[in-house]
Amino acid sequence: MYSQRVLESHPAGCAGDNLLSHCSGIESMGRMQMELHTGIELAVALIKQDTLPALLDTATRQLENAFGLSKCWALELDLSGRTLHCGQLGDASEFDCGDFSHPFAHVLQTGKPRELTRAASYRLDHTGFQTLFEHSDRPRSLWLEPLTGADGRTLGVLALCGDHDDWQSIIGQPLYTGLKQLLVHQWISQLQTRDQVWQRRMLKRSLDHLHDAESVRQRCQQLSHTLVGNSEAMTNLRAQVVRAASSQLSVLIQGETGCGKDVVARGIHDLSERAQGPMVVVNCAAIPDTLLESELFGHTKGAFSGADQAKEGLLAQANGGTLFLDEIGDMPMALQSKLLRVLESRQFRPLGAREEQFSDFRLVAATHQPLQQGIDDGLFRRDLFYRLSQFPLRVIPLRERTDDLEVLSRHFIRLYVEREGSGPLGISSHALKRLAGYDFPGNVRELRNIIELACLQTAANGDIQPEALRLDDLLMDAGQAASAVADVATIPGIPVAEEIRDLKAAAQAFEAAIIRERLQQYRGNRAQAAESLGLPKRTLAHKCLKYQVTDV
Ligand SMILES: Nc1ncnc2c1ncn2[C@@H]1O[C@H](COP(=O)(O)OP(=O)(O)OP(=O)(O)O)[C@@H](O)[C@H]1O
Repeated sequence: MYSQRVLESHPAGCAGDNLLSHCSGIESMGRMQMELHTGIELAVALIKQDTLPALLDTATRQLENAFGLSKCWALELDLSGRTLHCGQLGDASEFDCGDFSHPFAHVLQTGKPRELTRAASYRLDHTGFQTLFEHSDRPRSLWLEPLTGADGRTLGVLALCGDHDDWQSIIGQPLYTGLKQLLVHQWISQLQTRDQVWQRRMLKRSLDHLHDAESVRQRCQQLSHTLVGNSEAMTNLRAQVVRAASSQLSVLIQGETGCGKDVVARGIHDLSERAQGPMVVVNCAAIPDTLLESELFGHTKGAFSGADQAKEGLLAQANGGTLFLDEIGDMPMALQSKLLRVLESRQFRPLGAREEQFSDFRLVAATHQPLQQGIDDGLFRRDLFYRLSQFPLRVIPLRERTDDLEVLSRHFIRLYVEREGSGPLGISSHALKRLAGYDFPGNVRELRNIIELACLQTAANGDIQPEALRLDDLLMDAGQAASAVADVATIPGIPVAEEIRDLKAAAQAFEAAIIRERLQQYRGNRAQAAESLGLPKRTLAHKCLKYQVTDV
């Protein structure tokens, strides 16, 4: 205890009055020096603390030792000013300042110190206070004092616990007031440091946020050169593509045919950290079921009849890059299970091989088919669907974002001029109006075809006019159509013109009948049938699925 330590250090045995007064002079000087030394030691220890909890801990231990207290607590008022916290009390460390069942609320409200006797303490029905009382060895008395900074800011409450009758003999001592002042000063400086740290952290967070937002904005801007469109839907889609590109999640792109799923997949690859790696595109609808597995997994020499060379699969080729599985809805069920296994481990075994191989690819898949329907019909694995659609993206049809028509049209005119060396300057507002009234079943691909055909029919340096837009009849004019109808009139399944009541259904029946007939003609060879009809293989495959034309 500090006072005892001071007394114990007095020089012993002074005799006679003079001597006595001399002795007492020396004694008081010694005591002053001792007090000063002790005070400086304590002050240095307080100043050294660099966190608020360490400061409060050191200060309360100093007060306990210096004044022989059974316990000293420093309760901190939180930022809201509603709760006092006592770090050393564990679970019972919070005191609601509006709850007058403990005495700290009263001290804070009045801003004045008060004494609390043991008997009064026993009567208080507050769990937190009783825990504090218990941890203080149930003292005879508590001295509760609010601590306030020079600016009037309330910091908290200091609670001194001991068996003292007269608290004034302690709180009146210069050492006590000095320590308390220093504690308050250091407390405020810790709060200021904490505020500054917090402000710096907030500033850094805002700057990081701004930086992220700026980098997303720049990437969206970059993407807008290939994934063109001003509509809100397209702006949102670009932001999603940028997000998807920065992750490693599997992406499933859904949307009608021709709406830009390939463009989206390419954007994801180009903006990802795999951009320098390969992008391997597999059209599941264009590769016959029997070949798809060996194309994907590869095979060893002699793995099956006709495999006279070992072949690296597309999965292996996609190592370090992106594997784009287009028309995933057309993947046969047996292969779906194998793909699921590959997606879980990135391990696969080429046909005929003994060893497994590993390929680090990122998967992007696309489909124009409603996969949910495929799942319900038992044609698509639900677990694969979830595995593919970790980051789902939907490209909405062009007819639902007519705001994009102008910018897309100008984009395709520019591409035409770049390719052909000359062409129209732009497109007239009347022509744009005409486009807006059309519903583009073939989406952006159809718009591109319409614009390119219109470019051909527009004088260089002129603007595309409505007459140059061949909507609906892009593939054949009336004369050609009539002769085509005459040619196919003998094909079974073609509706008789006079009996047609539903033009769309009739047109579909017409298409289906021609495809069926052409497939028969080429003995089921889809590539030849597609070529003879001027269609890409995949388009023919889509139409076969759509019209349920089975191979002959
Ligand atoms: N937003 C766009 N900006 C620029 N070009 C686009 C856009 N969307 C589509 N295109 C163009 O339209 C054509 C068809 O696009 P794409 O092949 O990406 O469609 P898709 O949805 O993948 O079609 P499918 O279902 O038949 O595979 C392409 O020439 C493509 O470049």
